[in-house]
Amino acid sequence: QDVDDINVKLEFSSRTDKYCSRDSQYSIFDDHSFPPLPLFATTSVEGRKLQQQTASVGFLIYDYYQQTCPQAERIIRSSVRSLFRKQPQIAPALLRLAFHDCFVEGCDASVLLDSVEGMHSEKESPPNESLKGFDVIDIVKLELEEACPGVVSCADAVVLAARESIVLSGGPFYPLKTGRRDSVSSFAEDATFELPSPQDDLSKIIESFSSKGFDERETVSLLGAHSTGVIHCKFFVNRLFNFSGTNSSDPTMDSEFLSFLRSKCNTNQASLMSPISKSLSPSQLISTSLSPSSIIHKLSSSLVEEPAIPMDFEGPGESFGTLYYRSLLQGRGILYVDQQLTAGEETKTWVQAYASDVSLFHKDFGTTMMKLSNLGVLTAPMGQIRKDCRKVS
Ligand code: HEM
Repeated sequence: QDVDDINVKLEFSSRTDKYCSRDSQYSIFDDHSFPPLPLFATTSVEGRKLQQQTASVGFLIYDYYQQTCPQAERIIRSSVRSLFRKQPQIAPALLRLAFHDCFVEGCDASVLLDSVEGMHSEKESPPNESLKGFDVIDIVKLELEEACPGVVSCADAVVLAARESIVLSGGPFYPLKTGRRDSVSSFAEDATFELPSPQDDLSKIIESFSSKGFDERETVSLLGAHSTGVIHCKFFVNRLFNFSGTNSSDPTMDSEFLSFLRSKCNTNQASLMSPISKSLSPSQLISTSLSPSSIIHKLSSSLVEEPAIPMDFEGPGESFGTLYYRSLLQGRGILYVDQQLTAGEETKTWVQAYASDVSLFHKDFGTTMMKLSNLGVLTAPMGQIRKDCRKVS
């Protein structure tokens, strides 16, 4: 029987009872009704993944670690929660990290690997330059290894930590299967070419997401992740001062918003073009005997960076509400790519729908995050369980 077939059947048989894992304490979607479930066919992209699918005999299931590490999901949850209490910025960082992992060769923790001779890591590729959260995953993984050595994959840790982050930020809970395994390589070139750019126009965005199996509705809902976290000025400064080489601003921008962004980003323009400081190196974290509190201290200093705009810029507490979509309708998208969602008929319809219906947004976002979290996964006997997420075991 085909593996995808089994996955699909499991998906439907489990939707009525086990929509969340055994020790979960959350409500699922706001009104406890289930969104239509997508078919989680493993992405059938050429090469590695095709081989992966035909060779794989395993598949994802709910509560995969029930026998081998029953406390795994609880450890991830409490670890993310305790770090979040000290550093709320880790939540958006972990969400973005999951997107950047899953979008490139699937959710296989390939983005976490450090470069070694002969393998250039995804994390060093230009679109990942400002990616954060590696050190948070290191901490979570240390705790997992302490409880259940060599059992829980980094790939599962990434998607589960992202889900926790979404809940902590006011977004929806969604059920996640586990049993992902870690890749033995990282794909820097794919990351460079496959991750979308903040300057992409609508047709590129649609093409890019549809190449991973997402339709326009799903794409618009996923971009709703941009209602949390921060965006550094360097990613949109061209829109403020020199849009498309015009020496002027992007004409689609609301003028009051333009002045606001200019006032926040009008520092030394050259400095906005320099790379953003990186997060902690593995040697600073893993191989030291830092106490958890000093790790947190270091995390905080690694997160202090260049001028940036909070995405809930009208004030804290609006994450995962309707503000992001309402702003787009007012010409107040921060990134060009965000604003482009209002440039197409269908995408604009979804922007309007989410702008006025937070439950619909939460349902669609949760459902699409489930789909994202199942992209191109490696299951046994493919891949491995890394002990240190930064290194192949
Ligand atoms: C067209 C697609 C996308 C593009 C071009 C894009 C680009 C960006 C850029 C340039 C930033 C600012 C990074 C910084 O200032 O350091 C950002 C932040 C962020 N992105 Fe996206 N993104 C896209 C889609 C997504 C998706 C699908 C998700 C999640 C499902 C996501 C989650 C986030 C989050 C949470 C942040 C804030 C990170 C933080 O505060 O640490 N993005 N994105």
